[in-house]
Amino acid sequence: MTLGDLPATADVVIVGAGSAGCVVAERLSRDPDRTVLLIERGSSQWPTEAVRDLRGLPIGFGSPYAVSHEEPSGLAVVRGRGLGGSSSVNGGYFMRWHADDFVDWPSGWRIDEIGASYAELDGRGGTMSVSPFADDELAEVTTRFESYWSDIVPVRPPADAWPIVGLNRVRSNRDGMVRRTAAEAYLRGALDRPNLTIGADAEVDALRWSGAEVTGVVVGDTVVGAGEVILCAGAIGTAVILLRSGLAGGADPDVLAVREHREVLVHYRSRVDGPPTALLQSVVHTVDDLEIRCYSSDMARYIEGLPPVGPAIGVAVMRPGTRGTVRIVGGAPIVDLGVVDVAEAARLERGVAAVTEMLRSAAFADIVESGSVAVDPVVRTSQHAWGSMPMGTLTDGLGGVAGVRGLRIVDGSILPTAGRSGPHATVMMLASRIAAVLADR
Ligand SMILES: Cc1cc2nc3c(=O)[nH]c(=O)nc-3n(C[C@H](O)[C@H](O)[C@H](O)COP(=O)(O)OP(=O)(O)OC[C@H]3O[C@@H](n4cnc5c(N)ncnc54)[C@H](O)[C@@H]3O)c2cc1C
Repeated sequence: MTLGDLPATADVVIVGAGSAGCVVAERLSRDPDRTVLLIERGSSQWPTEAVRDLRGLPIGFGSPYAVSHEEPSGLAVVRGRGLGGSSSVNGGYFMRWHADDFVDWPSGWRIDEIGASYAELDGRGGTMSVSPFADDELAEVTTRFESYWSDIVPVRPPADAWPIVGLNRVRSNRDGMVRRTAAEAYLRGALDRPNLTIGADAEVDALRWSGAEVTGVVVGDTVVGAGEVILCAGAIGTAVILLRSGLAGGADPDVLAVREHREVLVHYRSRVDGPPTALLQSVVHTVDDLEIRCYSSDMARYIEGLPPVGPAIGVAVMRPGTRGTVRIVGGAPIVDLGVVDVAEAARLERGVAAVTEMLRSAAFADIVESGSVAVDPVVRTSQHAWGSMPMGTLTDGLGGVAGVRGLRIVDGSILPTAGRSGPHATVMMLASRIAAVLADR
């Protein structure tokens, strides 16, 4: 591997060293006869163990590991940057989607194959070192949360990999309390491959194309030629590159849709102050597609610069998810993750009522200050943004872009449906499966 000057050409140019890009770069560079260039806008510095500590999310103002877009509402939409991308900064919740979340995926995505690809990541000895949080690692509020819900809904045995409608102990990608990133799991072991080059601190502005064929990428004043370009820049980064290149492909060439899981927080003041632990260790998935998230403490404990507002339980609508937009105005991306519709708002309200009842119940009386439970009026984001180039419509079942040769998208952009768990495990599963097919071609 060399860091630094970009080569003039590569057989495959991969844009983005995030959750998906690291998987694709490793798999395609196993063949020594294929030259692979992985371009990343973030730094070549590997995130240290302190950065990857699960007891913090390194996304505060000015973080070198994150990029923030401001929604018109004023809310921040954050994405990871650097080696590992969002896998270096996320909550470390690594849950499969429910098996029936895949029923509307394009043909070629059979559930047994999906399960096998997940298992390579989260199974025993899997690449992402996934394990459920143990009982003695739980925050006090999480222990109460699990005890409360286990009387009401079914409970998934923590070792089971597939989530259920009911109580789900979170499975996390980690080595102890250190986040295991896609870069650690996939890139580190491939660094000495002479056919893999990592060009960090390099931002792809646009694609070079002529006729209906993409022939390379434009990075500042430099053009790098490519046999194939694989965009792994994330649902927003990839959308920005396509829009800037005039290759968005939807009904309106200036806009791409993007999906999100909106969330409402129910705050309370805590009577207990336990040792810091991972942000999210247990969730309930409801029959009406909500995810109730038991956050371990105030977000301000996890994100530098955030004003303390007290701990909270989150309620997020997981399906169908909002529909927002990414567009370019004056050369800069404008991201709006969309608003919940009337039906989603009604479901959120039911979830919030259930959480309020829980926090005011006798089971929580000795850890929640009386009279302190309050619903945050702002509908927030889960930082999940996905689905800007969905498979089955704007891309095919392997991320190929309809009507364009030499271009493929393999990242959260191509998730074609909403899942009832967070997207991280599924983005990596998808990258692993597509890369395996491409490698054998
Ligand atoms: C703060 C936060 C917390 C989250 N928590 C969770 C969680 O706990 N569980 C969960 O399931 N999901 C979580 N997510 C979502 C999950 O991390 C993402 O869905 C997933 O990592 C997306 O992977 P990706 O490969 O599509 O994109 P990313 O991992 O974001 O990778 C994209 C990469 O492309 C690079 N890039 C972008 N544009 C360019 C360009 N023009 N040129 C060069 N490089 C470029 C970026 O710097 C980045 O490294 C979280 C996300 C965030 C931001």
